[in-house]
Amino acid sequence: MVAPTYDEIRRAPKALLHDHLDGGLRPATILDLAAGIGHELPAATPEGLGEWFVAAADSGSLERYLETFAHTVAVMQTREALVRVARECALDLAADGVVYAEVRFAPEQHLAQGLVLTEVVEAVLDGFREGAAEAAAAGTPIRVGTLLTAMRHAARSMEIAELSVQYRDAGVVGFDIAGAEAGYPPTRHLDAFEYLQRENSHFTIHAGEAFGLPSIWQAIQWCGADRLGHGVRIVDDIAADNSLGRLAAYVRDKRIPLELCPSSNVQTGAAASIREHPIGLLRDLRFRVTVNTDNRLMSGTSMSREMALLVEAFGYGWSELQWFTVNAMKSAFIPFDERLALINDVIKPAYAKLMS
Ligand SMILES: O=c1[nH]cnc2c1ncn2[C@H]1C[C@H](O)[C@@H](CO)O1
Ligand SMILES: [Zn+2]
Repeated sequence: MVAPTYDEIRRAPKALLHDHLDGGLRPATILDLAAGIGHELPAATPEGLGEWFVAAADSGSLERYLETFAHTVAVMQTREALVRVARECALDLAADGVVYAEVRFAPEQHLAQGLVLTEVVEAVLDGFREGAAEAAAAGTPIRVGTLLTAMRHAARSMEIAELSVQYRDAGVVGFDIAGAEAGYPPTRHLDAFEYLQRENSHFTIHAGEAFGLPSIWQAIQWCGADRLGHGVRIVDDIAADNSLGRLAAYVRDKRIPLELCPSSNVQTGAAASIREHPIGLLRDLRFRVTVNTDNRLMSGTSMSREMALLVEAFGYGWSELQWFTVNAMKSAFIPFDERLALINDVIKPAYAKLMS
């Protein structure tokens, strides 16, 4: 078997479920926006700034990794900036061969210069719409769904959950909580999750990244999460002989999607290296594994690069890359018929060609 090359992977259709809008800005855009508002940055060139983000995020701790977002959030405080960043995000993902993406951000972090929550959401939705239209015209169509995130240390989750329901027919496809995990269990936001369940809405929860099984257990059994953001620490419930504990068995039996983010996990210390990343084991055991970028800026990565790293580390070929892609598409928060159409009309024919 000849290993898929980076260029071939880039052209193959990919689906991405876990990508942060404020973790994926172009360095040149940050410089541009920062100059306009007098925000001081740690580097003066796009290359230097890109390198700074990767190095600063390479900290071994989620808390320090998250500190780097101060610079991206600072330049995303006006309608123009939000539209621009969202538009460029859709274009960059489409150029990388991503045909379906769920991109998340926390509206409550974009109110510092007077925008209100609805204005923030509408700016981002408009930006995605513009970017997707341009990408389609350029021959690289992409469907972008938005997830609204509430910050787990804050107390606005109910408000953000309501916002996600309010905009669910306008491009918002789900809800999430993010931020430092240790000390902020998902059950702090139980009212928001219960509300979303009553509203028949979808949500994922960052869990099992910087904290282990109790966080995953709460996310699923108390909060009712449809998917796990990361969830990588589910391996703590798998014995050396590969026998599954009750929680791991539940996650696998119920086909609960794991939004794994290899490079991000290495940077925050959730995995020692790509080669030692639990994605290899979890795939072998046939958990519902998906591959994701988390924060393209902080990891200096892309969807194609994450897949290429896995090809290199685990010897994966097209059949595994197709499996990850179909897993992601099956786990998406858009309606079933739309997921099926992307799988049958876009993903499978392309991989069939690559495998022939
Ligand atoms: O991997 C992550 N874990 C927890 N929180 C995260 C991660 N990546 C980004 N965030 C936070 C920082 C962002 O400002 C926020 C919304 O996108 O979500
Ligand atoms: Zn994340």
